Amino acid sequence: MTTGDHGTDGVERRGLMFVLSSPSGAGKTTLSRMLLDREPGLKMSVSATTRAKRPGEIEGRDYFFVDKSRFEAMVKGDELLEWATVFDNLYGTPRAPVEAALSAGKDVLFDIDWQGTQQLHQKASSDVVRVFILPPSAADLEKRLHSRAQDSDEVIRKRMSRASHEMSHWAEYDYIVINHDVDEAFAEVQSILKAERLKRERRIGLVGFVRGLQGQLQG
Ligand SMILES: Nc1ncnc2c1ncn2[C@@H]1O[C@H](COP(=O)(O)OP(=O)(O)OP(=O)(O)O)[C@@H](O)[C@H]1O
Ligand SMILES: Nc1nc2c(ncn2[C@@H]2O[C@H](COP(=O)(O)O)[C@@H](O)[C@H]2O)c(=O)[nH]1
Repeated sequence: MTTGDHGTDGVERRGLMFVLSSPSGAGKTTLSRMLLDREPGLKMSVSATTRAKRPGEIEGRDYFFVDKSRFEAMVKGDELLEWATVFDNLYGTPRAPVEAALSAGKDVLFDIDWQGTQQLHQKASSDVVRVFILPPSAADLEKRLHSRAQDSDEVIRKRMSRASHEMSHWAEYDYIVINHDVDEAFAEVQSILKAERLKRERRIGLVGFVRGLQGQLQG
């Protein structure tokens, strides 16, 4: 599914799909924005959803807000790489932008739930890096959902009651980050991305690079 780009060392590399999941309110959106600001070469996958727009959300930046019949047409037309029902709404990843970004040598960042992560992993396991974000405590999680001030008390109650179920999938992930302090959590997530970019099996240009070095040593 992926083609290469050149890292700072000039070695061609396959793009990767970097997934953040967590119970609602643990900090995925916050960490995603920090990553996008500081990591050139990383592109956000913007999902389609049938949920209502929150105050401050922007069409095409945060989500593509669609109605149920449009979403179903996208499913039928195989336009989504994965999709799932989350908190009574439909969410899915448009396929074309992800494939275009990977083909252009970018890495792609996903803020999706465990169901979507399973689907991506089934399709392209070696290109998917899965990171699960945990809150430091249930009280902090609830405080964060309230401090975001974008959901009604009823929606927050529903999200809190789903948190334990969401968290039960933590062991399906490659990395676990506990988001106590946002700067520390960001540093950990960024380190994971940097290390994954250096993995030998992703660096398809290494054979040629090493041959070149050997040629220099022999010549
Ligand atoms: N380490 C932290 N300490 C305190 N507040 C935090 C921390 N990380 C994130 N927050 C705040 O918690 C709230 C929820 O964070 P965010 O929206 O990033 O969560 P999320 O996991 O993306 O949630 P959702 O799944 O509902 O989209 C925001 O107001 C954010 O500023
Ligand atoms: N499987 C998918 N899950 C997605 C997608 N986009 C977002 N999500 C997840 O939904 C919940 C709720 O998000 P919110 O913005 O309403 O708070 C959260 O866990 C997201 O990660 C998607 O395309 N596919």
